[in-house]
Order: sequence, then C-alpha cells, then structure tokens
Amino acid sequence: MTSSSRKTNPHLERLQLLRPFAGRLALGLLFMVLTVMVQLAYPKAIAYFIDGMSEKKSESWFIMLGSLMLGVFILQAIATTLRYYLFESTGYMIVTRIRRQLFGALIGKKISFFDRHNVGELSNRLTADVEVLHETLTMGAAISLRCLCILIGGVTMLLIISPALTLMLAFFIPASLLLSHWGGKRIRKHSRNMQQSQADCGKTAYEHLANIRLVHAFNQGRTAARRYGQSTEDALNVSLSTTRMMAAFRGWSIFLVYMSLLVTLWFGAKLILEDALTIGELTAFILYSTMVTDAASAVTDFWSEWMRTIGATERIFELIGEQEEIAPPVAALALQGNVAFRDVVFAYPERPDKLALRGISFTIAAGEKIALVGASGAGKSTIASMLLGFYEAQQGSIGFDGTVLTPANASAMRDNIAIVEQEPSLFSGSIYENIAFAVSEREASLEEVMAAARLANAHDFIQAFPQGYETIVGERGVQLSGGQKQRVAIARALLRNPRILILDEATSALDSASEVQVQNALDKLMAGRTTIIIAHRYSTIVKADRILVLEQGRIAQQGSHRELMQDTAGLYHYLMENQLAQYKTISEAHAEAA
Ligand SMILES: Nc1ncnc2c1ncn2[C@@H]1O[C@H](COP(=O)(O)OP(=O)(O)OP(=O)(O)O)[C@@H](O)[C@H]1O
Repeated sequence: MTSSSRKTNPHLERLQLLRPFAGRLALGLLFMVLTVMVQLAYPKAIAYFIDGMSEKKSESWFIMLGSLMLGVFILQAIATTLRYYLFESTGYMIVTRIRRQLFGALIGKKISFFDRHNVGELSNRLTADVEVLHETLTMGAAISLRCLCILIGGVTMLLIISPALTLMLAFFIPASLLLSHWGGKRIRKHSRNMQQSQADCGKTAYEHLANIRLVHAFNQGRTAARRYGQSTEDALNVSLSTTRMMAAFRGWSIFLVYMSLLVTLWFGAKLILEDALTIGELTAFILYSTMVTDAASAVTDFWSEWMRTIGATERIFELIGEQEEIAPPVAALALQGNVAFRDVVFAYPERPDKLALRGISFTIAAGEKIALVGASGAGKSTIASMLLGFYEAQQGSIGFDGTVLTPANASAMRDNIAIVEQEPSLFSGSIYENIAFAVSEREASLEEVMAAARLANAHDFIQAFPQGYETIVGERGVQLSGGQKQRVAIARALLRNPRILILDEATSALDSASEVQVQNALDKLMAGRTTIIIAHRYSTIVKADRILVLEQGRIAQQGSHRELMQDTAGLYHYLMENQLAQYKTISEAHAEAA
C-alpha cells in the first residue's frame, strides 16, 4: 500500500466524502437546527402549561398556547421529513460514489494484484463494506450532530434552571467520555476483524458457487457446505466477540444515563424540601436532563458506530488509496504488427526467485504466424501475458514496430491486439453484448456484429436460437457448447480487427464438425495478421510460418515444422512424438488415415 493512504487521518478521510454534497448537507443541517430548537423549547412549553394550570389561566390562554404549539409541531414535522430525506439520500449518493471509486480502483489494478487477491473477497468489499458507510456517515452523523446540539442547548437550559443540580450531573460527563475512548479503540479493531472474516466467507461461497459444476461432478457438495460452515463459524465467533464488546459498552452507557437521572431526582427532591426549587422547575429540569443524557448516550453510541465504520472501511480506503501510477494518456498507435522480444528475463511478482522467462529473444514480422510450443510450464502463456503488457520484464524489452512496450504505452499497444483464450471468457449477457465487448468504447451496430459472427461461422447457430443475438449465454457462457463459445470468442476478436492476434488454443478436442468450423473461423481470423499461437494441435503447429520451442523459460529451438523434425535428437521431435501428437483431433486423424 502507498504510504500516503496510511498517513491520512482516518476520520478526515471519511468526512471528506461529504464534501461534494456540502450544499444538500447544509440544507439538511438547517432543518435539523429547526427541529432541535423545537425540541429544546418543548420542556419549557410544558413548564408554561403546568404554571398556567397552577395560576388558573383563562381558556383562551390555553387555546392560544395550544395553537402555537400545534403550528410549531407541524413545522417540526415538515422539517423532520426534509432533514431525513436530505441526509438519507445523500448517504445513498455517497455509497454509490464510493462503490464507483472502489470498482474503478479495482478494475485499474495491475494483473499481478489479482494474482494476490481473491475475486469473491473483493466483490464483498464492494457490497457489504461500503454499505456500512451509509449507516453511519450521513444518518448516524446527522443524528449525533442533532444530539450534540441538544446536549449543548439542554445543558444551557439546565444551568439556567438550577446550576447546583447541573453540577451534580456534570460528574457523569467525564465518565462517559472515558467510556467512549475506551470502547471506541477496541470496537475499531474488532470491527476490522469482523469485516475480514466476512470477506473470507464471501470468498469461500464465491469459489464454490463459481465452480459449481466441478463441485457436483466430484460430489463435493457436503465438503463445500462444511467449508462454508467453517468460515461462517469463524465469522460468527468474531462477530460474537465484537457484539460482546458492543453490548458491554452499551450496558455501561445506559447505566450512566440512569444513574444521572437517579442523582437528579435525589438532589432535586432535597432542593424542593429546602424550598430552593419548585415542582415545575424540577419537572422541566428532569425533562431537560433526560434529553441531555439521551443525547449524550446517542453521541457515545454514535462514537462506537463511527469507530466500527472506520475499522470496517479501512480496506476500502486502502484499496482506493493504493492507486496504481496512472500513465498519462498516449495517443492511439496504429501498429503494423512487428514484434520483438529482446533478452526478456521475467519472474512473477508472487514467485520472485523462480524465473518464468530466462532471456527470451525473437522477432516476428508483420503478418507472420508463430506457434509457441513446449511442455506445460515452459512459459508459453507468460509470453502472451508479457505481450499484453500485464507484467513488466525484470530485464530486456518488448517492442512493437520498434517502439518499446512500457506501462505508459501498454494500453495504446493493446488497442492493436486481440486474444482468443483457451477457455473463452464470456459475460452473462447476450451474444450480441459478448461480441460487441471487443469495442465497448463505441456502440457496435448489429450489422457489424453479424458480419463478425458470419466470418466466425457463428451466425447460423446464433440465428437458430429463438432469441437470436439477444440469447443470454448464462454465467461464463454455460448455455453454449465449447465450440459455440469458441466461435463467439473468435467473432469478438474479429470485430476488434486487430493487427496482432494471440490465440491460446484449446487443448480439448471438439467433435469433428465443430472442429472444422472453429478451424475455418480461426483461419479467417488469422489471415493477414501477426499471430502468436499457444499451439497444442498438430494441424495448427504444422501450418505456422515458424515454431518457437520453449523449454523452462528459454527458446530451445526455432524453425519450420519440417526443419525442426529433421533434428531427431531435438526437443521438438521428442514433443511431437510423445506429447503433441496426443492432441491430434479426430478430423486430423481421419485426414491422415485417408
Ligand atoms: N500468475 C502466476 N504467478 C506465479 N507463477 C506463475 C503464474 N503463472 C504462471 N506461473 C509459473 O510460470 C511458469 C510458466 O508458466 P506458463 O503458464 O507460462 O506455462 P505454459 O507453458 O503456458 O504452460 P501450460 O501449457 O501448462 O499452460 C510456470 O512455472 C508457472 O508455474
């Protein structure tokens, strides 16, 4: 995390969220002051009533006082409505804003961030953690501010009625301040733990639900329920210990409130017996003191809530604070498609002592098709990630048309690249949305999307669905077959019309009809573009202009299929004989047999 986010005062940091809504909040405060004034006048009005009764005032006097009070109460009701609306709605606006900020911060994080963090946990932060802010920041703060005003106004009234009795009450103020200080610190710590344990629960649930097919296929429903049970048990224990703290805190607060009332009654009675106070005055005093003690306990309650909020939202502010260095926008770069790796050495940030690439050098001319071949873990996917600028090389450089790839220009370079993944990622929306995602910065027309789908051999099967392009594909495309998903992903890449294409070929063979269609779509996609294929299929490998054979992060061999096969002692020959041949598809086997 950045040091700057640590240095910021956490209270100020939260309060700054209110700044953009200062106008609305000021208006809300104005209505709040109105309601406080009415509330403070209320015991005095009662005292007037009692005095009026003992002085046997005329009926018209009571009607006049009653009408005045009615008018004031109507005004108070209107002010309360407006105050509530203004504060509550501002709360929602702040929550929306912070959710957007947090999502913006998350989506902008480097890929290495997601190697370290769990998606379930992060989405929990976006929902549950942010919600806590709403409860305290506006409504809670407004209520406690109101209580603070009542506290100050009430104490003034108490002093006016009886300074001696007020002094008795004053003893309780330092006691409640000490209590707030003691409780606040502990609550903040507990609350952070509580939020963390809840995020862990979210993570466990997300992982099992996201992999529901695997869970069912391996009959692991019970294990999943047990794991979730365990993490909720842990969360419950943390919550219970926090609740015990809060309960004790509240118990002590309420005890202080009632003790102060008892002291008032006790000494008030003494003063009345000594003729130093009238019954009317004691009534008003008790009303004010109840008001004051209620307000004081609301303020201490708020303090504990506030500390809970600070603890619960610490991670949000850390995540927002850990802003990646935002590169200044770079003008669009139209590439021809020449690629060069120069002595690239790279280790993943999470595994710094194991080099994934150990001095990789190669060039690809615009329009050339390169197949990356090698055993599992040799570094093929890492080369693709480096090309996309997901990670920075520790040594060496990657260049596009002679321009070195840097974090600052990575996004401009990526505008020229498209990827078709091994297991295509699809969003839960419609087929149209999934294809148009390639160019989300603009509205792609249905005609364009259809044209891409036609080229990808996807149009016919899409049209065969009753909803056509509006067919919903389900989460991660579960409602489509493997071959259909691949063709949607190819259409998506075609719509982007990239100069450079990265293909991570699926290892699982499709049935021969699908295979032919996918292969045919891929051929159209690759035509005229620089293509880097993480190749598993015999047919793709032999068709590549050049093959790079990787071994433990190094290029062991390179050349055409024919050249490489001639070296019978070489790795490529061995791989072809032993591993890659396994991936020959049914159609390839048929073709060879024929
Ligand atoms: N995100 C990551 N964090 C840490 N290490 C990683 C990460 N991704 C890959 N590695 C490691 O880097 C090395 C190269 O992995 P890479 O995924 O590039 O291999 P590959 O050749 O694509 O393998 P496969 O054919 O199995 O996909 C491996 O040792 C792997 O364990």
